[in-house]
Amino acid sequence: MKSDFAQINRRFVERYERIDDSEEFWMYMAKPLRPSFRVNTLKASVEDVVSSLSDRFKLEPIPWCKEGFFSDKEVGRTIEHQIGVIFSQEASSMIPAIVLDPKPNMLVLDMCASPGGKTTQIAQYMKNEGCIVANDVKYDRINILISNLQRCGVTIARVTMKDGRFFKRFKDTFDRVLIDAPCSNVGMIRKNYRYLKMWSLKEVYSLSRLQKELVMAGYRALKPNGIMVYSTCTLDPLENEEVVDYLLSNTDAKLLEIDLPVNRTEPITEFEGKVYDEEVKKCLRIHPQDNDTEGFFIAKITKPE
Ligand SMILES: C[S@@+](CC[C@H](N)C(=O)[O-])C[C@H]1O[C@@H](n2cnc3c(N)ncnc32)[C@H](O)[C@@H]1O
Repeated sequence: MKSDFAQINRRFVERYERIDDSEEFWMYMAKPLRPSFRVNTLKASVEDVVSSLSDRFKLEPIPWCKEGFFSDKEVGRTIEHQIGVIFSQEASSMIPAIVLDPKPNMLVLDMCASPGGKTTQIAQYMKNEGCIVANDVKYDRINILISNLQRCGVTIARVTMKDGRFFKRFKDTFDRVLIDAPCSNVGMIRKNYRYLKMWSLKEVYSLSRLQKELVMAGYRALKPNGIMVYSTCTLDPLENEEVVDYLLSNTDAKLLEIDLPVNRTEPITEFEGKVYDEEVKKCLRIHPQDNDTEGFFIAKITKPE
């Protein structure tokens, strides 16, 4: 399997041999993803949706998300999906909004929001009360964000189109900040090999620089005692532990433990001669073989009073 990957992108394999070279890693990287979805509790109850779908789909609850289910087939074409009662979403990508723990009447910044999987999930946890600033820098991705918000009946989102670094001017403003950052998308290779073809180390270095700036801007905009979540669907330490280490070295940010029933891989504390703050061990690093999902990285951050 590794050799198949090497035929498509040899440099990718050389890099990831240094991150996880287990047989399971390469085996799961080559395995297609299990379809999964989340019930939109703004529109229907979990019980009602399960009873309406179970004659057409075999469903299995996702252990870490009480509204989430694995299914034996894609649900994207069902009437339930068309009318926003369910949202087709990868199982590990449901974790950042759960860790963010948004509550009704909070002010939330979703800095990199399109296509809105996590914005719609946040809105349902907030029971459509409060305000979510749903931002994305790319004009061509704003329409899909707005259409998903409408489909899911989200009425508390205010959509903005700014570079995420713009938000540094709003010091101590938001109760919650989610930075689901642009990344090298290695977790998504299981969905589409185009992400394998597109991967380059040069891009990883450039993304890492941007991610550090986004995380610094988000942290400045976070209220004291608020929660900020930094997440990516990739596994390179330069885009994950190194970004968190940068934030810890340059601010008074503190990391919080993530207590969820999710199998995980030990975070990386040393890479390419760099040693990261031991605190990064509190982050959640998920490799594809841990739960048979997309790879993901999640950090839960707070700002002392
Ligand atoms: C991983 S995707 C977000 C997925 C989304 N949170 C969801 O759950 O549906 C990252 C997003 O960041 C956006 N982005 C890239 N550079 C950005 C920047 N400088 N500021 C804000 N958003 C940016 C991209 O357009 C992309 O939509």
